[in-house]
Amino acid sequence: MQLLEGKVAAKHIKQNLKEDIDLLKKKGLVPNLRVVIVGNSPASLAYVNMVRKSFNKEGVNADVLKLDESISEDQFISELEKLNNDNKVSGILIQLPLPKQINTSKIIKLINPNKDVDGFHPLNAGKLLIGEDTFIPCTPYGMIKMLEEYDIDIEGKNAVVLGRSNIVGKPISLLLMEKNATVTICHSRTKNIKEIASKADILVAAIGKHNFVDESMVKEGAIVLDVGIHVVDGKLKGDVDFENVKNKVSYITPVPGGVGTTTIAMLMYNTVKACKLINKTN
Ligand SMILES: Nc1nc(=O)c2c([nH]1)NC[C@@H]1CN(c3ccc(C(=O)N[C@@H](CCC(=O)O)C(=O)O)cc3)C=[N+]21
Repeated sequence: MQLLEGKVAAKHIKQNLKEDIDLLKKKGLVPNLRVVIVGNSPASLAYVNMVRKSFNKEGVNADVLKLDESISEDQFISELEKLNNDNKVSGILIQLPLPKQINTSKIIKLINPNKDVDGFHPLNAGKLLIGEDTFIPCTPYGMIKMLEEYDIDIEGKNAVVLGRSNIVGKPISLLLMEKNATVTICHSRTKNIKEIASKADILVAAIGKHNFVDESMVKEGAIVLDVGIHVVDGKLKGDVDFENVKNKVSYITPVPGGVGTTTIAMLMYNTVKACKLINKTN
């Protein structure tokens, strides 16, 4: 078993970005991410601090807009409009989930598509579907970069994706298909999920259930990408029962230290891309 380490891929992604960041700086431009957080979730705040530290090291700005848990949808929209129109803000990330008085799909449609570093706006999601240049959602994009980093061939492989979310399951399925994998998507209503998963050369676990994947669900020598983030007894754990599968797989992403780390690197990539886009420069 070999670990697929997020920091190894992230290092190369950031190295490649350095030239772009320096070039922008010479033009007086600094990529600038604004993360919008509604409420006081400690996990959200911790995540944003991690993003800020990682960005600042590379000379990229990341600021937080903290809004009250009880903010109305109209007020939220007027805050978003300000960010959409602020020339100094290159990228906007609205931390999900939002409180229930705010209609998430309505809000996502109101993000300036050129600042949509998450790639969640329907215009960007549609471009991904038809294979056009766009903001690719950070988590799936990072997973592809991770496979590339470790020279893992995707073409012709059987890939099984557990989960069908707009944020991970659907986009990673499209990206794997684009790389010529044969993709099967499983979800809560799938019959024989074990049987299907255990035929996977590449298995993506993005169901949001701790320890969902055990050795009975993985093929000998499989490549396993674990997207899960769960806090169990104060420790970060994934969707895969790591100890149980580790001797059966060829490669696996650890949690922490796997997919999450590349997610942040791709967020930086998308923020630099947004800065170029909104300033109409290369
Ligand atoms: N609009 C939106 N976009 C997001 O991308 C988004 C979101 N909302 N809401 C919350 C989730 C969560 N998420 C994480 C990304 C990286 C790590 C990460 O880097 N984790 C480290 C753990 C570091 C630690 O705490 O030890 C790791 O896995 O190694 C974690 C969580 C992005 N999210």
